[in-house]
Amino acid sequence: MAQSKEERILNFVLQNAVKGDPQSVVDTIDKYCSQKEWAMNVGDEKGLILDKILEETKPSVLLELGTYCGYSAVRIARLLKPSARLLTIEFNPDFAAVAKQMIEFAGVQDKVKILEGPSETIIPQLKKKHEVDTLDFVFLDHWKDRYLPDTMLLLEHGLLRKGSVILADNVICPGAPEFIKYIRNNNSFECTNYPSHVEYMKVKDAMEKAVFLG
Ligand SMILES: O=C(NCCCOCn1ccc2cnccc21)c1cc(-c2ccc(F)cc2)cc(O)c1O
Ligand SMILES: [Mg+2]
Repeated sequence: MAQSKEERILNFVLQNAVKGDPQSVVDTIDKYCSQKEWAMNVGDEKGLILDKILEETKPSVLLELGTYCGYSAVRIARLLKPSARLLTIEFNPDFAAVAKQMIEFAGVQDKVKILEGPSETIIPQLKKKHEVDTLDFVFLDHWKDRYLPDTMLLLEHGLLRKGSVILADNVICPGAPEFIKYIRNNNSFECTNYPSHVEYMKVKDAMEKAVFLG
């Protein structure tokens, strides 16, 4: 069978990055995707914004929607304290399989758990099945038209607490207009926009941070 782009990215990492070194895995994916094949990782420019917000927030319990190849899971996990945990949801089984290997190669598997399936099914299970109380940090990077319904789902299931941080990728390109309209007009959220560019491109993009005020 011909290799998928995601398998080519993984193999480039396995052959060129340093096993157990998450920074080298992140750098190697960025090298491949900027020089050989574009892929929808959050990338190095928006990745630095993600890093800064993580360092300010110091979260212990995190949720990511949209694992893809595991780039942001590795990027996030490399900054977490030993006791912190990242749950990441991926609905494409082929992507989940690549991400699992990427996360294990980077050596962050003790901090990261991949949950396979649609977010609308998994979010309601987080408290009882995955022993979550509330989430300190949520990274939205999946279908852009799911950002708003899944934020509502998080609220409905009592998964956010005063100070929970939601960070959304791609609020300009591809865009998440309904999410932005809702979250900026909801007094229970304090929003900040971070202008940037689409990963590995000159096209304008942005990330949006929304802090839940309780
Ligand atoms: O589409 C994107 N991401 C989403 C993937 C599917 O996610 C599906 N998915 C993953 C878990 C999950 C759980 N439940 C339901 C769906 C669920 C995405 C797209 C672009 C992009 C920018 C410019 C272009 F010209 C073309 C594409 C950039 C990005 O950074 C992105 O993140
Ligand atoms: Mg994205």
